[in-house]
Amino acid sequence: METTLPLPFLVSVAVPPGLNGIKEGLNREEVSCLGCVFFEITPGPLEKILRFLKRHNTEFQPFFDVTRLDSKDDVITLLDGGARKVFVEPEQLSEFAEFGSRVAPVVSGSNASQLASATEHGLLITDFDQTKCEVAQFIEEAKSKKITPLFIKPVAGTDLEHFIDIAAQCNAIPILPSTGLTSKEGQQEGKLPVSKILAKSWKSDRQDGLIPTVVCDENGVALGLVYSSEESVGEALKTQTGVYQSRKRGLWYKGATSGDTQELIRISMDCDNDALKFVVKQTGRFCHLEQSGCFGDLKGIPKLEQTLLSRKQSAPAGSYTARLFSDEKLLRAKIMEEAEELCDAKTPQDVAFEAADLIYFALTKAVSAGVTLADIEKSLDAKSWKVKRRTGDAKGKWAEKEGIKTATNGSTPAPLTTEAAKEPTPERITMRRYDMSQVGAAELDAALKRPSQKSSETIMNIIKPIIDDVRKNGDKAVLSYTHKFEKATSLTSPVLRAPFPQELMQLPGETIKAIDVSFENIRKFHAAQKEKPLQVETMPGVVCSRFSRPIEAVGLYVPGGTAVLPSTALMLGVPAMVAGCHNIVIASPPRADGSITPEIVYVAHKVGAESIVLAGGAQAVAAMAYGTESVSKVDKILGPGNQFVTAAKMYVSNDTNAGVSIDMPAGPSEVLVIADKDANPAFLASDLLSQAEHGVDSQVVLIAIDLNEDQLQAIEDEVHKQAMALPRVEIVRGSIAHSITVLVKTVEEAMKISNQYAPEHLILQLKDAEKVVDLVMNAGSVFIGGWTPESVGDYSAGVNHSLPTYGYAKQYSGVNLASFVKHITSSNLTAQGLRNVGEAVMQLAKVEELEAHRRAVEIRLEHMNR
Ligand SMILES: NC(=O)c1ccc[n+]([C@@H]2O[C@H](COP(=O)([O-])OP(=O)(O)OC[C@H]3O[C@@H](n4cnc5c(N)ncnc54)[C@H](O)[C@@H]3O)[C@@H](O)[C@H]2O)c1
Ligand SMILES: N[C@H](CO)Cc1c[nH]c[nH+]1
Ligand SMILES: [Zn+2]
Repeated sequence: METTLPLPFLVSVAVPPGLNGIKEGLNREEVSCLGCVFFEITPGPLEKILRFLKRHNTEFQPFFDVTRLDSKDDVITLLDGGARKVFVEPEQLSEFAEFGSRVAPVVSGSNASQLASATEHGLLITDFDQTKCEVAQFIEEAKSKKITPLFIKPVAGTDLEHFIDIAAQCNAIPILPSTGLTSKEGQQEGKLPVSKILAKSWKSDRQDGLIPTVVCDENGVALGLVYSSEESVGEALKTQTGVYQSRKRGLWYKGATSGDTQELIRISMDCDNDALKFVVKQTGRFCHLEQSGCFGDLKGIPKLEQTLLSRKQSAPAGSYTARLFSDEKLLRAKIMEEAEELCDAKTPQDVAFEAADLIYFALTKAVSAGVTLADIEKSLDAKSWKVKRRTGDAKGKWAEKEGIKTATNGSTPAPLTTEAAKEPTPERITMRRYDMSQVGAAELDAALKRPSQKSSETIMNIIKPIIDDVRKNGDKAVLSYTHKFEKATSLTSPVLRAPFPQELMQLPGETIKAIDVSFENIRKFHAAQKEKPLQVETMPGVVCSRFSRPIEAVGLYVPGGTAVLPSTALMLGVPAMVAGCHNIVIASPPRADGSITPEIVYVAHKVGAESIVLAGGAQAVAAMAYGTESVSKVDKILGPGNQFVTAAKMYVSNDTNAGVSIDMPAGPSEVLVIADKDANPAFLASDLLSQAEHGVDSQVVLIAIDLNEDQLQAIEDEVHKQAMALPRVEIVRGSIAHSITVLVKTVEEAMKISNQYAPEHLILQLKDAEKVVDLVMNAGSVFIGGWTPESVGDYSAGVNHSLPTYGYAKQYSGVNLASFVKHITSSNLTAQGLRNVGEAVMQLAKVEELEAHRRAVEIRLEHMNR
């Protein structure tokens, strides 16, 4: 695969991580407008570079000098990450023969004889020093050898303008240091404006020297033809907008009067340097007539995208597309239905018809998620550069459905991909085994460590500015984060107030029934937790009491990132209602179309919530902790969430200005299952997987008591088989990767490990499960016996599923009625009571030298004796 450079030169920058921080020269946006970057890699871990490539690979084409890397694998990793071309030492070239023209040699110095090292893949000459070399001879030699592409990179301090001339004479592509360039014409001395390099490179056949410029939208659809000058290109780069040269009116800032402005995405030049192309993001239309571009209106897929975007902004009443945007399940069903119809289509007409339908629904999904057609094309392009090929096997359940063999059972070679968490591989999904008769406690501890979380410092650095922003800018800040994280750009208010409109809680009868049944069970169990006021006469005439009062305003966080969890709304809302909390505020991230899941609205309605905050993450926590123009401030925030939510809760609870408390640290779900030989392998596997499917950061543990190899094998087979049939198989694969099976001999041994681990959920699938409960010291919630799957606790049994994770079950309880009340104590003494206890009080006050305390008793006793 050969690359065509978008411009007749390449910009070189520091290693990628430095790119974001370039202070001088071109910044990232400007570099990306030019389409190519040349990186010299210094040895060190590649992760940063790969992360950078992943983020920006679709913005520009990366070229790398990898001569300083020692590992062939690293070079392949870069190629797989999207490097268009890498330059290696000439003697290494044969090692990379399979990658064709994407690997070319480098020679150093300006000695023309080194041109002999050229290959058909091109050549890079570094440290090209025009003062030392015989430039004329070099030019002749280069021309005669017809090496293309020939890249030349100057030594430091070279006069760039002169260097560009030399490159042009020998048809070489100059690699120019970004620090020597500027897009801000006339503003930075000693730097060469990019517009000047371009103007030097283009060949205009017009008397006025202007260059024809084709303007295209992001999908490559031509919008019109205009002209550019060195000045207009300079302005375009400086302002990152569409600026051209009108033949009659001089500089033309597109949209300055009409409002139909353009964001500049990319500038490129055609193959013989006599036309420019501007790729822009067009607002409104390009043409002065009632059509999107000068060649007419959009057609086909770009037109469909335009229609979908406008429906997303405002749809006419009864619009089917609008219905799809607001009903995730309907859209999902339609995509599946159309995919099947396409598979079944036979004639070319039917295939075209069904493919069109599928594209319509697929693009609706994309637009609803804030993804553009250009994003999809970029993703396609990026994939085409990968060198590690996937097997292309169908996922487990699809393969099984169609009776397809995978690479493991067929003869296709094993996949090279390393993206295990994303791409389904046919590898067996299994938990590592630890046999306690062979491993020590330290090794087990290490294996049972919860999946590493980002350091609290990193998370704090992310959430602190969000919290500060919400405190300062209220609703505006909350909305801006919702637009950013949830892509709900159409949302204009962060709050939905009760009474909630009926149309926002339209649900199928069976869902209403399920919520109602669960609601009632949770209500019963939590209502039974109400405590009677307590009264004790500690001494004659000394009466101590304790009574509870509801916390007035509570904020309930219902997660919505990886899965929507209306059940969490029940688990928090019902006890809040039972406790009598006056103000119940529910917060949950909205869907991309700005709406909230109808199940959550229905629960909010049932528990009498005053409002729903349509936000997630730290912004939702901050809004409830401090209050905003429209979000009510609360006294306590409860509910599970990801690391950002948990850190934000911790932060606001430590801020005395907020005056807010929290429940506990409830993070990624986890389960520990203890099983003996009576346990059913299929039941066990289903319980393990039900928590593994929550997220890749979930962990599940099986402690197997005295099982033989066949019994263990049967459980492992079930785990793999059931996992492969799950829609969230790739999440499961991620969580199972850090999950383990521990082999022990006795129940006591198993319970010791479990109490040390302090799991959020503990499942006892044992013969005498009930008896073993006595041995449980640390756990969030216990599920007893083979007929009690953990999921009954997640939804409907009545117990609460908002539980401490990460080992915090050692010191915290899960959410319960007490989480929503304060306990207040009172003392009530008679005169005799004070006589009885007074002496002790006065003596202790004396020890503490707090005389006023002592006198408060003494004065009363004196009064009695008068
Ligand atoms: N322990 C329990 O009782 C319990 C119960 C239910 C769910 N859970 C757990 O709760 C968690 C829910 O997490 P989730 O992610 O699905 O939903 P979430 O609602 O907790 O988090 C989503 C929010 O995270 C924020 N966010 C995401 N990326 C960010 C970034 N890079 N910077 C700043 N903010 C960012 C966004 O604001 C987004 O709205 C899961 O781990 C699940 O297992 C635990
Ligand atoms: N198991 C999760 C944490 O305890 C709760 C949950 C919600 N929905 C399904 N499961
Ligand atoms: Zn669950």
